[in-house]
Amino acid sequence: MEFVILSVVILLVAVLAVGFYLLRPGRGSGGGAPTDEQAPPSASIDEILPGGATGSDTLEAERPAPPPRAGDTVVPEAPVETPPPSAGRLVRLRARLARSQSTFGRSLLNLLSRDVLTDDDWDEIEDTLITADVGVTPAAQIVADLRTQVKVLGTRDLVEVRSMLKDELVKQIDTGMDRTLRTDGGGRPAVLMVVGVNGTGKTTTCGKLGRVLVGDGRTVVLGAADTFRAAAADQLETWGSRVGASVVRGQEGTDPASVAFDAVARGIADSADTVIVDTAGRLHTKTGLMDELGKVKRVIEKQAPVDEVLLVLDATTGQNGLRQARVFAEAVAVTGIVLTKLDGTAKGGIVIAVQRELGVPVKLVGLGEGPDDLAPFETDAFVDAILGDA
Ligand SMILES: Nc1nc2c(ncn2[C@@H]2O[C@H](COP(=O)(O)OP(=O)(O)OP(=O)(O)O)[C@@H](O)[C@H]2O)c(=O)[nH]1
Repeated sequence: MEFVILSVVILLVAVLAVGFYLLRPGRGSGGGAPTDEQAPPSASIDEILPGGATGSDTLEAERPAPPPRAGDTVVPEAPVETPPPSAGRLVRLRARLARSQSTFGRSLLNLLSRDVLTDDDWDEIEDTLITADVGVTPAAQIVADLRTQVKVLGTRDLVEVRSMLKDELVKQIDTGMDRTLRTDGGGRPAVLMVVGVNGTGKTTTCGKLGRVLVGDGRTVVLGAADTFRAAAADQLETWGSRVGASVVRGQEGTDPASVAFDAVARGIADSADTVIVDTAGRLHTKTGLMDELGKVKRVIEKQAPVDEVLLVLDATTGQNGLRQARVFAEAVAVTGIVLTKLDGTAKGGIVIAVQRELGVPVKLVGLGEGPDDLAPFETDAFVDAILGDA
């Protein structure tokens, strides 16, 4: 009996040992690669990883991205915003010109509505225009024209005065200059260079302009050629990522011309509609830095013409802004002016003075720090905003 029990136990142990050997994980035939029969069916991987991704794809995606190198395009992170189109923005932002309206438009309307206008009143009108940065010569012209019209009109009500003043300001601002922003290169990316002194709002303008163009249905590459200030490139990256625009940047201190070159090359490779190149802020009194701007432009032009050189001027800086404008225009052919910070000044008359000084139109105006506070300049809407409702 004992012999039978012992035999059954030995048999059971032997069966278990063979079973364990056969079922142990990783056993292959002859120790080589697994056979088709033993390999897990690929359909189950597809089911586990949506979109049919493989396991290695997943591992790849989970690996942290390497830091960007010079000239790398930074791929924007989702979700991207859809900015509003640019049409009619100045009308929507008219309230931002409130300070200009109260100190400039309203004072002029009140003065001109007086029943009798003495020489002192006319002097006060001229002073109001000059204080609003219209410039001495245009102010004298406006006063001469208004004097004639007041004589012809005789008694006048507020509506007539407003219409008279509006016509006069529109005449001074709209001198037949083309304000169209050249953002269509006709089969190649249009290239826009943004220049100006420190802190006028160049980087902010590049970002806002990128949004304007994306909102109008264009594809945009931003070039961070302000390589003096690392924060400027970071700033631009943030602007770009919000609207899905690629940003090309270099290491701090890289030759700005080479970053500008790379940005345009990227725009061509990606068939982008527009490349916007931000440049470092530079004092107009530093000759070397001003010469550098010419170099950046020449290097870009090895690949594509520069369609616009936009000079960014801080509207609050008055006569100093005009001096800057003169020097920049000598260094590089400025094709358009961006007047920023018009929301914070009573000196809306700078529009007249700067256009007259450079013979170049104001194409865009900055009316706040918000992302969509940049508007294409429209004379009618601007003058209406300054004068307020009659
Ligand atoms: N209120 C107001 N602030 C503005 C406007 N445009 C720009 N700014 C502000 O101006 C400051 C300077 O703007 P940036 O874009 O950094 O100026 P930048 O010219 O690139 O400066 P640098 O690179 O140092 O030359 C920021 O605080 C902007 O938010 C505007 O239209 N209105």
